[in-house]
Amino acid sequence: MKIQQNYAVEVEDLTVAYDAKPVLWDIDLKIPKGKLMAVIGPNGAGKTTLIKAMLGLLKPVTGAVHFLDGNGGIRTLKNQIGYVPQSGSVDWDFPATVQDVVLMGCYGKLGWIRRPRKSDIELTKQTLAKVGMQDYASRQISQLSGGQQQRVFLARALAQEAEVYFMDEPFKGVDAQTEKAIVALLKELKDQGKTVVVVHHDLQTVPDYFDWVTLINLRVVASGPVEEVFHEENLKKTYHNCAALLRSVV
Ligand SMILES: Nc1ncnc2c1ncn2[C@@H]1O[C@H](COP(=O)(O)OP(=O)(O)OP(=O)(O)O)[C@@H](O)[C@H]1O
Repeated sequence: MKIQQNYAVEVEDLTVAYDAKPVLWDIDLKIPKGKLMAVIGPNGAGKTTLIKAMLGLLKPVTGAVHFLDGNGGIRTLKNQIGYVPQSGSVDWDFPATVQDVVLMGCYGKLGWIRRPRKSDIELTKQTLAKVGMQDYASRQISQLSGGQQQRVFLARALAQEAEVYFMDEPFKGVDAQTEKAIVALLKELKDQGKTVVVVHHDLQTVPDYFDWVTLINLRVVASGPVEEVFHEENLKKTYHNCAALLRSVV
């Protein structure tokens, strides 16, 4: 298949299963470069599974994922792909400071055996300041609150200076001020031409935060510019069993 130009991610005919039971069917998606895209859908719709499959963390039954105009898959382009996993899915018990965790974001560029340079330490400081965590650099990550851990993971992804970011519910468990700060960061990434794919639950904020949206419920219901595809009919198709949730937005 010919890869179209100017796509950050292209997903082609992707089917993903757990224990032989498919949970995502025939996913075809094209995410243009420079978009801030929300992935929305009800609980169990397959949002996290989609992100993990795009990142190569889950092996699909069928299909393929191409990055950056077909210039490679996740293995060859991994330094250009950043990932902020769901905060609850990370084991924070390993002994590392906040600075160590953010420096890991630089290791893709550095290689594991190289010592961090002054510029990496500086970048670490800058990204920690961006997420308001500069005063916690020497704190053990296990001694942070859930929202603070989330911000550190975001800083780590920023330090990677990737082209495409995947974030799984970055607003989960953070206060209103932190949410505002994260939204500002996402917009800054977009202004730099980066592409950001965000699993998101709050339907009301979709038009404010994002310019592109994919609605899924085991299959793709719609994907495109927010002003074109984020409407009542598509929301009803996506959330057909969630009347209460729908009433809050349509
Ligand atoms: N490791 C696993 N083994 C078996 N089934 C799984 C596994 N992980 C997820 N599933 C199932 O796959 C489906 C999709 O799960 P997924 O976590 O991708 O949904 P989601 O849209 O991210 O949900 P939520 O909004 O609740 O986070 C669900 O039915 C879930 O129970």
